[in-house]
Amino acid sequence: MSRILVIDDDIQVCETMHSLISRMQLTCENAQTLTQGLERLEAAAFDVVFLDVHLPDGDGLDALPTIKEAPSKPEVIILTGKGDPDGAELAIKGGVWDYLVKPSPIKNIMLTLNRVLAYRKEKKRQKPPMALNLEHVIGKSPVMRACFDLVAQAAQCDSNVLITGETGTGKELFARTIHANSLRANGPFIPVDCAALTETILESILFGHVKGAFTGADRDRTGLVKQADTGTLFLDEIGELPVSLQKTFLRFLQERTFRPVGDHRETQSDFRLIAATNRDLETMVLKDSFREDLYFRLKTILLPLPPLRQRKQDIKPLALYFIDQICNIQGKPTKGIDGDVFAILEQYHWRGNVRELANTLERAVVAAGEGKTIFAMHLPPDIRIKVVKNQLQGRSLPAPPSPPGTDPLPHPGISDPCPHIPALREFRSDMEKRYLQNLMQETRNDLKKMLKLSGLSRSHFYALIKKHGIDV
Ligand SMILES: Nc1ncnc2c1ncn2[C@@H]1O[C@H](COP(=O)(O)OP(=O)(O)OP(=O)(O)O)[C@@H](O)[C@H]1O
Repeated sequence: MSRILVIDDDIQVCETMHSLISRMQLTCENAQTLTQGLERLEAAAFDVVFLDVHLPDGDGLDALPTIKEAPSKPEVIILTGKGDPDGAELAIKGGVWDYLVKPSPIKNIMLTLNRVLAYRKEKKRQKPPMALNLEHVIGKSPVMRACFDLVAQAAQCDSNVLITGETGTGKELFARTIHANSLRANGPFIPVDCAALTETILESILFGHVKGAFTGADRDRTGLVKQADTGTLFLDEIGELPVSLQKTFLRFLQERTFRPVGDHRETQSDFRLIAATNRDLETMVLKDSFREDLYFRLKTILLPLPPLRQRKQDIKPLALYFIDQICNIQGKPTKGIDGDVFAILEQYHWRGNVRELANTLERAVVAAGEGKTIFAMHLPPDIRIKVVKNQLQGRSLPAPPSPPGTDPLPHPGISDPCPHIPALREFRSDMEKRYLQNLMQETRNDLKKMLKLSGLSRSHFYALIKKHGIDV
């Protein structure tokens, strides 16, 4: 029998839900706080969680990744008294099944619950997700794991994929990973830099030309589109494509046929399309600088890669991976990293994302010379200065109330000369992590003391440790 958990501090809501769910012949349990809810999820398996947002001991949306990662991997339905569009957007991006606002008609709740249970049943029957080959792709944060799920989906079909994300977030790496895990893995992977294409060279680069087509065409040349036959065509920086060229793209993407310059015959190419951009194509469509029909054609599967500053859990594994790789390439034994280095890396803003992190660590390895350990001193001074400045700026900001037994907390994640204010959610999450780190340091990892000082239950404590990727 399916089991449902309702996490809501309103006893009346809990009772109504309990009676409704029991009448549907399902098992229902209630929890009035987040802590209780997380404990229940650790102790037993649930199929669905109805989650309130404003709970006495925290924000339900903040706990969403932990709840979804609970052993039974439940589906989550938000049931909130104060619906707000931003919260709904965040929740849906976080993978919730539905976002309901109280009071919600009983009929709606039953319908949603029946649908989600049917979906879960079907999901259980489906074959397990394919085992991805993620060689050279590092990431263990919940957001990255969600990206890997999309990679698996994309690898199992032949649909067009649009990868978005800031520079250096790994768009090309993910495009290559999709290709390497797809049925076309034995075919070629052909990247096209759309930013370098102009009207004069577009056709000849993409479609090729025949001998004598224009001055200097002294032999036939196969274009990139034909080279991608049986493999993947990767259109990088698609947002840079001039509007005047977008129509040509749309045509050959729709028909997969084209005519080499100077040739009167149409040719075909059987390729899978992956495109990438760091531009906001939706806004460009609104401003008429990107064709809507092309945008829709590209984004059959949309894979948005989050910036590094939003997945700090990945910084440590990435740093260890890069240090290992760099030392290997330089023929040196691998170096250790001092704990202080991670603290700095986690507070930096990483505008250049993973690429900037890798470059920074390469500089640090060089600076460390023959030493066995990389210390904070070996990081580039500009990075250390920015982090220290931001900590000082953070102190002059109205300080959030310090949890007992912790130092005044720095303002995290800022590295601009002009102060950057992170999203409240990001700020809170940083505070929570710093709090746990201080707690562990102060109590020398004495679990009893930590639980007593923090007032956390054992399971909530472990859930938070897991959420922030802290090693105990
Ligand atoms: N998750 C990851 N694990 C390991 N390496 C990564 C990861 N993400 C990115 N990298 C590395 O970071 C560098 C930049 O990645 P990539 O070129 O794919 O980024 P991009 O988003 O395509 O950048 P741009 O928009 O500037 O073209 C590469 O060396 C890539 O291997």
